[in-house]
Amino acid sequence: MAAFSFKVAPPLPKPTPSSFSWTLSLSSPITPHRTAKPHKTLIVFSSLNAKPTILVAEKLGQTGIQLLKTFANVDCSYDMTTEDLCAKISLCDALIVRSATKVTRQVFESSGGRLKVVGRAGVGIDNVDLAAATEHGCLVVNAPTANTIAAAEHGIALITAMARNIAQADASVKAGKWQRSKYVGVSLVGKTLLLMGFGKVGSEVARRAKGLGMQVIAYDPYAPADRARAIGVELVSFNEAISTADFISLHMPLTPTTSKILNDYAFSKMKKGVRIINVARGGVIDEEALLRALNSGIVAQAALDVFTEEPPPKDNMLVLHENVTVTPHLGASTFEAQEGVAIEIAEAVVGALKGELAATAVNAPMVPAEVLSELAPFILLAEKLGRLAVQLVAGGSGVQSVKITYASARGPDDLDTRLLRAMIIKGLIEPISSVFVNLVNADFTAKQRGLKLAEERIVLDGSPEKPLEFIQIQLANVESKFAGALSDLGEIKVQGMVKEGLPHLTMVGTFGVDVSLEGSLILCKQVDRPGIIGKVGTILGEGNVNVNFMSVGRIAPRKQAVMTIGVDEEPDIETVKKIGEIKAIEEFVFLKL
Ligand SMILES: NC(=O)C1=CN([C@@H]2O[C@H](COP(=O)(O)OP(=O)(O)OC[C@H]3O[C@@H](n4cnc5c(N)ncnc54)[C@H](O)[C@@H]3O)[C@@H](O)[C@H]2O)C=CC1
Ligand SMILES: O=C(O)C(=O)COP(=O)(O)O
Repeated sequence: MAAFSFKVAPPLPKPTPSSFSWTLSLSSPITPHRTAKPHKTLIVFSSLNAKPTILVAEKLGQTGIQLLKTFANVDCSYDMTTEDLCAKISLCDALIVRSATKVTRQVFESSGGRLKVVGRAGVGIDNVDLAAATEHGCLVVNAPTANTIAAAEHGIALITAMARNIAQADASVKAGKWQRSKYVGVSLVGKTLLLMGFGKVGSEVARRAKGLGMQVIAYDPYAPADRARAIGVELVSFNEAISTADFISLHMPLTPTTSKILNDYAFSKMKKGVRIINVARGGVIDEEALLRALNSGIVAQAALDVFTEEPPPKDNMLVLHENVTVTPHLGASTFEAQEGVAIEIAEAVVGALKGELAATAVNAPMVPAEVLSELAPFILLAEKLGRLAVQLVAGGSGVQSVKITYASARGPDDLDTRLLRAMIIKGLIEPISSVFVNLVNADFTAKQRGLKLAEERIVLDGSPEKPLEFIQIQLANVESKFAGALSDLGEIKVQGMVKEGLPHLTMVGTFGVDVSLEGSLILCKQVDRPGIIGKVGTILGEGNVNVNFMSVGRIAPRKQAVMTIGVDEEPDIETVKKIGEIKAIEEFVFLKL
């Protein structure tokens, strides 16, 4: 028996426009067709019905492996060639690597769309092609905290070992020599240590170096001054930094800006006899320039844990240099750090595979759990409205221009719309393409498809308790298969809000409606007169279509009205034909949500 509920929607609150706007502009149009795909949620890979498979490509702590095994099939295959990795990857939902595995575009392409998460068991993600990951909708997460202390301790170990020639002296004694005057070192106390990069590792090195009596300065244009002050570190400009330091220790990520930041120019500005420590990435130093600086005496000594090419070639002149101390990328290699990193990355990868938003996402917005739980019903509303709007577009007219309006009693800075925007894009694109859209690739996919998106915030009077009052989507320059969905300006317009935790459609075109966005929807435009609702209900009942909700929005009694009917089943052709034959009905459309 079908359940009916009749409602004429209440008037909407009066909005005040605000200035917030976000625009993404591009060109080529998308053309709608009608292949509905199963509904998937946000980053969600819980569309994985079977147990997922996680490929662990480099050695990971046992506790992390055990954690992964509770959720997935785990394939630990170390020392694979690129070819081996590409061959295996199409059978894997997630991949976990450390710094040695290059996760290139070829890897994502070889995955055939199955790879959903790459976990970097450590900090630096310069070995993962982030652009390719994003384009393939693959989330990249890292483990940014568990190896900080290990890296900082290794930095201090290298500083002290270098200053006292520990490695060279050790080799000498083992070779049967006793060269006490050759290995006279330098003291650390009172010397100036420059940290290039004052993030997690840099700060921990600072604390320890101060304990050794060093003066610590840092060059990091993005570091907060209060943190530096709290540790007693002076933040200085690049030129001042490199010209005053006795020791320079690198702790910045490898990016296009930091690549070869220590080059011939930088070495030429340094104090003669400076000492260099690199526990960050080989690429932040121009290695040939360092060799020249060592040979000319500008640099007295260097201690390197990382290299541009790892492992470095056997004839690498830096490695063989008498004044250079080297370790094979051991910064993160303590038992404690590796156990910690393994747990951190296992939790992040499992969480991501379950569809949770990862706190350590590298190529997607990080959304705090409390924000996410508050936005959850609106996320669903956003997707449903997108799905609805795009299905109202007449075939062939192509969506190019989308305006999204968020109405809220909260201030413009108090609402993170990235998730909502991603879900609207998902709703707009998935019903008309074979692309899987998630938070990672939503903006990219919209851009690719030439979707021009404009976001606007309107601030309403009222309680800021709810994050949002309503979301409205307008599609401009399109024809609609349902003229009743057009606004006065000729745009397809739909609007919705969350009621009792559930997404509701509250406006179609200029008609106020009120129907829960569940199952599927029939929209009918008719002349308001007695008996129509009953007739449509009876026809649907005869066609074995269960009605879960019905609402009518009208301009005025006996004038034009839009009836929205929530249905559990898709009506067959005969039922649809019968509805069309009702005289007062001007047009109607069936929409799958
Ligand atoms: N050798 C090893 O085994 C390990 C190496 N690392 C490497 O150490 C580096 C730092 O790691 P964390 O401190 O955890 O990262 P982090 O993100 O906490 O700190 C990096 C700092 O570099 C700064 N920075 C970025 N661009 C800069 C620029 N152009 N000039 C100056 N500073 C800049 C940032 O503002 C930030 O404060 C990373 O490259 C990481 O891969 C980390 C752990 C182990
Ligand atoms: O975490 C980092 O950035 C590191 O460099 C550690 O590298 P690893 O995991 O030891 O290969």
